Amino acid sequence: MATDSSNGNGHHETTTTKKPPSPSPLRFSKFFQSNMRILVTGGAGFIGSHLVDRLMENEKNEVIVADNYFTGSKDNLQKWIGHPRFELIRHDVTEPLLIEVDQIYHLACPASPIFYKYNPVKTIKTNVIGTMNMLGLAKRVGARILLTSTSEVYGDPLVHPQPESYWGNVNPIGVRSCYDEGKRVAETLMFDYHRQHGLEIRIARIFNTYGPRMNIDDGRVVSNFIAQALRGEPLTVQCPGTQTRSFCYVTDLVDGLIRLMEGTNTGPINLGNPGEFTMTELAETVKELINPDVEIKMVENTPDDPRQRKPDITKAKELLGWEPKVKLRDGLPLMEENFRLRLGVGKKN
Ligand SMILES: NC(=O)c1ccc[n+]([C@@H]2O[C@H](COP(=O)([O-])OP(=O)(O)OC[C@H]3O[C@@H](n4cnc5c(N)ncnc54)[C@H](O)[C@@H]3O)[C@@H](O)[C@H]2O)c1
Ligand SMILES: O=C(O)[C@H]1O[C@H](OP(=O)(O)OP(=O)(O)OC[C@H]2O[C@@H](n3ccc(=O)[nH]c3=O)[C@H](O)[C@@H]2O)[C@H](O)[C@@H](O)[C@@H]1O
Repeated sequence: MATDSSNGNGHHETTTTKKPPSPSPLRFSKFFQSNMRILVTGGAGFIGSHLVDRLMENEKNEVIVADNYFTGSKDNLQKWIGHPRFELIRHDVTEPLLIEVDQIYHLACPASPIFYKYNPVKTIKTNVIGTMNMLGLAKRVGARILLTSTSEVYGDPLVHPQPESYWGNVNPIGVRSCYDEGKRVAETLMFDYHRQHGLEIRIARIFNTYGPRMNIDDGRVVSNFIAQALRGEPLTVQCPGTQTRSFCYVTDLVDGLIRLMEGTNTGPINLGNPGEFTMTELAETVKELINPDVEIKMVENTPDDPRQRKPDITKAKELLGWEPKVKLRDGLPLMEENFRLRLGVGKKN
């Protein structure tokens, strides 16, 4: 039987009293203390590889990454390849995966607008069929599953800052819809499997995250500006430049994901840094910190770009005891260092 949620949306039935599917008998073994087997889909990507680093720190964890390398790379996982507690599988989540695991962090999905718009039909398949496949796997083996959803489910938000109770303002037929609506359906699937089959689910709504290992030509704003500043190219601010985003450093985000997985709350829970900046402010900060000689150039924007975005993280604070620690001005130099190494650009004396 479904019950009312306790997250403020009293009229929605979001939780269930159904028993979750049974986990592997190894979990109840008295004598054999098995490792926790954790699947990370999309683990060769930016956030996924940082998550793998954290999970591998715990000697009780065995980590399996499934990735099709569309936007991710083996380089991001180089230090774990060959490790006895680590396994890397080339796998596309739109195909079923038959393995035995206890937890699933489901991240697989291109995240930068230039990549998710490159093949929108594949992006929807990844979000819908990929999530169904991972839910089917979770159901068969009794695993807990966490979905990395996005602040993009709020679309171009009419409520500011955005709490989880806001239903969003999304264009269902626009060029971003393959991602926004794809993630909304993925959230729906998560809750339907939860209510219908008693699955243990967790949903994180992630707000713009940045840090080392982002693809240099990823196309997202922080990586673009840092790469441009280091190459001495103009910083391309897309018009009007007054649109805002709130940027979370990747280690903070990973900490939030693990707290959510290990806690008792299904979510959805916003994970992001509430510090809000216009894109012009971000360009000015990057220019000041990295290369005061570059110019800032206004360029054309793309359709349906959200005009403002800032997470309300009250739930994350209360339910997970989580809040981000790294300020933008402290995180940018850490990312700069990593980009300098990869681009082979030294610091000026
Ligand atoms: N970085 C952010 O700001 C942000 C914000 C909100 C949500 N998210 C979500 O977090 C997750 C990770 O994002 P990221 O920034 O690390 O992006 P990323 O592009 O670096 O990583 C995505 C990974 O998924 C893999 N992948 C894509 N399609 C796949 C498929 N069909 N099968 C198997 N693997 C596939 C890619 O190869 C890549 O390794 C995504 O689900 C994204 O939607 C990210
Ligand atoms: O955090 C999120 O929820 C989502 O954020 C991103 O979407 P977006 O915020 O549009 O990310 P960017 O492409 O980095 O763009 C941010 C802003 O910077 C601007 N921008 C981008 C690139 C650039 O060179 N210059 C520039 O001004 C864009 O117009 C936009 O207003 C991606 O869709 C997803 O990674 C993620 O799910």
